[in-house]
Amino acid sequence: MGGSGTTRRKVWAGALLLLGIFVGTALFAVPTANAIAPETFARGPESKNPQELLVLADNLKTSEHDQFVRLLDELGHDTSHMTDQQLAYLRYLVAWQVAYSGDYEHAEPLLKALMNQSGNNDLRFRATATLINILGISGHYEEAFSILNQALDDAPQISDKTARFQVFTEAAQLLTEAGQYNLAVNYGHQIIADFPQGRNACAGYYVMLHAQFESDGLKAAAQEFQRGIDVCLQASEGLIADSIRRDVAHYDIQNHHADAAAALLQGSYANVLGYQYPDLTTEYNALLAQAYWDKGDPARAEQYAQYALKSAVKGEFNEPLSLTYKVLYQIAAQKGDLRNALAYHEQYMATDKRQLDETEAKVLAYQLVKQQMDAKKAELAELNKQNEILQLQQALDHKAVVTGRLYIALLLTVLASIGFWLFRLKRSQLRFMRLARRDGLTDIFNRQHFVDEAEQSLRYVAKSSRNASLVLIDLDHFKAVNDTYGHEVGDQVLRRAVAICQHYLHSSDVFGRLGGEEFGILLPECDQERARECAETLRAAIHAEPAGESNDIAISASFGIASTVHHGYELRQLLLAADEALYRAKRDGRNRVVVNASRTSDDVSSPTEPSLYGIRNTTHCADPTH
Ligand SMILES: Nc1nc2c(ncn2[C@@H]2O[C@H](COP(=O)(O)OP(=O)(O)OP(=O)(O)O)[C@@H](O)[C@H]2O)c(=O)[nH]1
Repeated sequence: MGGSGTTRRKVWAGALLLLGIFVGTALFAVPTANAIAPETFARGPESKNPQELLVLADNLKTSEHDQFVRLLDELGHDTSHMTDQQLAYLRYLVAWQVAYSGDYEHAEPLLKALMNQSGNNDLRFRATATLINILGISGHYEEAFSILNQALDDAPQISDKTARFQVFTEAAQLLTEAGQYNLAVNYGHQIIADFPQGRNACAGYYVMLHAQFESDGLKAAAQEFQRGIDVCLQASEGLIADSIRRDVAHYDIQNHHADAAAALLQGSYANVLGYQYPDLTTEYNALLAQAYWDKGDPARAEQYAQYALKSAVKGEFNEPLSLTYKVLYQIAAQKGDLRNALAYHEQYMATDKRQLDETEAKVLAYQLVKQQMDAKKAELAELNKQNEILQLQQALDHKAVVTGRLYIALLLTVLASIGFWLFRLKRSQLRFMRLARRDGLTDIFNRQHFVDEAEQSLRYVAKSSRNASLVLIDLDHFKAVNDTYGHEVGDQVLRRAVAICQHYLHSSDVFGRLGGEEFGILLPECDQERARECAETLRAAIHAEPAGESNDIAISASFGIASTVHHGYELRQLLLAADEALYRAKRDGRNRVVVNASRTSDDVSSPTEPSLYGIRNTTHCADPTH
């Protein structure tokens, strides 16, 4: 046959099922056919583990097809001992056999059921691969490409190299059918990379070399074809090796080496018949017919052409059939048998057209599915982008919330620090204020603060014209205490005297140390008499409680009183008047209370003399028990 452009676009579709036959061997991790001794089968299947027999059958599918069919029969007789998975395995092998026999119509639902129902992923994948295969053969290209694309998408997630192998072989096969030779060659290379030797390597070589043959004649070097054949023979895959030989012979015919082609085909012919594989048998017959025609042996050419018509699967319109009709037409024409020549020519043209249509349909289906997939991928990419944007937006929002919270936390920390700092500032201010206002020894008001507080108090009582009295206190002979007992004891005496006074005073009374052993008390809302009573109480209390560590130091104090009723609300005036009274108390013998009532008359009371008012030792200050 010639290498015209039209012929070039045709594909030897018979190779399709070859892949379906081949893929997925030894998927289950159990001994392979080679590992199981021949006597295993010789002893009879009934004595074997069903799993072993299933794997044995699986591995004998192509190499020992008759044994495989017998084993399937035996296994099918009694399935009562099989697990669900083993039953599914058996169903797969049966479906495969149905497909192998060319009954694609029945094989398809069996495989689809396995794809949808099997709990075993590997088996599902195998069923998918075989289904793709027969969908391609039976002309359902769009569905085949669609399922293939899905399987190719899933393939990277499949770690099992054997399972991947299934998909890649189907991919290479279908892509060759659709004219995507480079892609097909790539998948072939991937298979060989995964499996440099053995049955899978054989399939890898086959799909790669077949794609190269279909694309460009024999682009690959002759050694590569020989290598493929050798690998297949080493793996006991004669059928695949002979399929590669078919391509080599086909190439020889195209390049006018009919003798070499016939010799090559004849060398394998007996084996090919033994495979009982209609497509390959038809291909061999058709190529032999062409080779003998080219060699000038029309009788043998006609003989093989007739064989080809017989072996061809009914209803298929493939290139070998087209080639066969062409040879028959040429033979009839040479014989002058114009009627037959015309009939064969019509058949040739019809088959050729159908073949071309099929090829076009595959190319179109591939393009269609590719476009659909591209559109779906673009849609997915768009969705993913949107999703990414959404996630970024959410991450951004989350970041903003976190940042906001951080700012708030920072702000609160700053505010808390400022608050704490202000609090400490205020506290130290208060401490300094207190230090500035208090007398260090007795902790009562110092002179300056006493003056401020007393003036304020006087202003207050002056507003309502109420009375207030100022009492000055001076400890008697305090120098003698210091001189006799020491300065420290003197300090104790001072503190003791202050404590006694505080004991009797109100919180509203202003009490301060005016200097040395002199103290002042402003009694607001207290008239002269009540002030005297209060002073008397204090005098008596101081005198009654000896001081010192052993309470053996007798103390006394002198008191001078001036009241607003006689001296007005000026503190300075009151101080002068009270001081005058105090001076008189000292002069008159100390340990006494003197009231400066100079506007009327001075009024003095002492422990020895009753006061003018006859009141003595009467407490008019606060009741210390309250
Ligand atoms: N221990 C002590 N003594 C002080 C303090 N301030 C002043 N003095 C002493 O108080 C004494 C006051 O003595 P004077 O002014 O002579 O008065 P006095 O001895 O009390 O005599 P009269 O007031 O006349 O009864 C002095 O010896 C001061 O040194 C002080 O804070 N602590």
